Amino acid sequence: MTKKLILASSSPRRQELLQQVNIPFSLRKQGFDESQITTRDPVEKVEQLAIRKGRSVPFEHPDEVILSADTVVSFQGKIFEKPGNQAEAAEMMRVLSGEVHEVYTGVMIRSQEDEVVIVERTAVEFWPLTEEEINWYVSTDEPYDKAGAYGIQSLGAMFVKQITGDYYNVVGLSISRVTRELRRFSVYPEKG
Ligand SMILES: Cc1cn([C@H]2C[C@H](O)[C@@H](COP(=O)(O)OP(=O)(O)OP(=O)(O)O)O2)c(=O)[nH]c1=O
Repeated sequence: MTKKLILASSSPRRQELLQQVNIPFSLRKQGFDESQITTRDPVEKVEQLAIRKGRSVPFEHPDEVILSADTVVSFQGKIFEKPGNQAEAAEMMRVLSGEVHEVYTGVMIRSQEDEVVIVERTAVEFWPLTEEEINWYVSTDEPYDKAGAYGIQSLGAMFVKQITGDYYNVVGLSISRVTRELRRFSVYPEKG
């Protein structure tokens, strides 16, 4: 029997990626306070956050499958989440300029019978950025709801020299991997 996917994420990118591959879903808001997870290890961090976000959402029917996720940027032992203000966003861009950083997304998929947690890693290299570019970028709305203060899918594309790994993982959900896992939970793409 096909199960119903519940997306426990307010990220517009995750919603768009599921829509892109025709997987129907309903939204259910997750209510976990992210500041409670203090580990400095990026893999542990995204795993724990995906798990806590997922568990903060209750099942309402036995045929539901809940998907939750978390994305962070990691560079030289530091974790960059969403910047709190313009100065923080500019500082993140300065640190990432000309360097290779990692983007980790943790995903939890759970039904009442089973659960799985997956973590994907993508390496992203930035071109060296000028102060002018950084100041211009942080004056747009773009950095503030994104881990590492940039959106590879939007204006931030112009900073990216190359990536190694899944592009969609950087955007917030490794959609091919997730689609495969969801099949095991009896959640399938609809026909076009
Ligand atoms: C690096 C990068 C991140 N992001 C986004 C994906 C995530 O939405 C966001 C990281 O924040 P998250 O805390 O992972 O997600 P969220 O707060 O948007 O939503 P929720 O907690 O309800 O699931 O950064 C991009 O859109 N593009 C990028 O290039």
